[in-house]
Amino acid sequence: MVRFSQVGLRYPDPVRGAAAGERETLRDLSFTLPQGSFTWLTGPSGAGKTSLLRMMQLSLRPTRGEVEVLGMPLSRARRADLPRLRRRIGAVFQEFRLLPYLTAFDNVALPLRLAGRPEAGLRPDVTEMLRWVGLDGREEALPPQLSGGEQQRVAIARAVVTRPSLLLADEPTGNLDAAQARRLMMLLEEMNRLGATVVVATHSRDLIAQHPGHVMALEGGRIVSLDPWPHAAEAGPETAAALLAGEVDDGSALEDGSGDAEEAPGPGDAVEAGRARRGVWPGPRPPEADLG
Ligand SMILES: Nc1ncnc2c1ncn2[C@@H]1O[C@H](COP(=O)(O)OP(=O)(O)OP(=O)(O)O)[C@@H](O)[C@H]1O
Repeated sequence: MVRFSQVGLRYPDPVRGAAAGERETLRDLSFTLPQGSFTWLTGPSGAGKTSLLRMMQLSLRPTRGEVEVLGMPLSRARRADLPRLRRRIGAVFQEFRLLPYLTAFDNVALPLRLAGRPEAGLRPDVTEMLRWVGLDGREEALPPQLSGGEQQRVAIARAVVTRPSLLLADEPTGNLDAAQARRLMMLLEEMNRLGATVVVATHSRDLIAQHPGHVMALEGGRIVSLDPWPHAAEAGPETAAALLAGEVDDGSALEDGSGDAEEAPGPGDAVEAGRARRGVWPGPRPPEADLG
């Protein structure tokens, strides 16, 4: 779940610092995205889409108001809480931030290694994920040896391989051809059906028309329209099943201090097993090790 209450964001002036009187980039943002929801974020260039995604990713703090991500109000988060919270967020931004001296395989494996996944267990997941984004055979390539679209697909694989609870994507189809874009959308929708909250920023009306979802439109840093949300349990039987299985985070896990409770295997695994039988990538299994 992502909740913004009266949020404003003002970038510091590079010369004068956080000068009073500077215009806010984001203003008066108040909304709730239920866990398991899919939201298109749209609006003209400069409207603030990337800035909003960066706040959801916890890389930008609001100047005012409250941001709550995956059950954690940031005003109450301790510094030590943030790395664990960030590990539950997958993000693909327009600059891919791949490590140029690591192979495609190692870039995708990195978040699993950081989370303490044993080496023996991660290879099949990373290989499968690279196959899913059409990069089988390119595992050993370094980012500078890959095209822009291939690098974007490595970044997508890296964002998704941990099966994050919150998945953020900024123009994720920008460098992809039509077939790859369709495959990526299948992947995002699949992650969403498995319980992730997904937010995708795009200028593409075609993309939104082909994959109807809830739309948040920004203009000049304000929300100019936001579709109302159905209750999470009405979002679909599989989302509801995942909710009941505790696979989907309702925010309580972090609040009561049992931060990794949602990682425990449960009846939701049956949903995933069904997907695996149908050839749908179900994501790696939850890590055995505690992420904290
Ligand atoms: N680091 C920064 N420092 C100062 N201003 C910034 C910074 N990043 C973005 N801005 C400003 O914030 C505003 C919103 O930018 P943002 O990138 O969030 O918009 P956007 O809707 O994602 O645009 P686009 O569709 O072109 O990617 C712009 O006016 C931009 O100049």
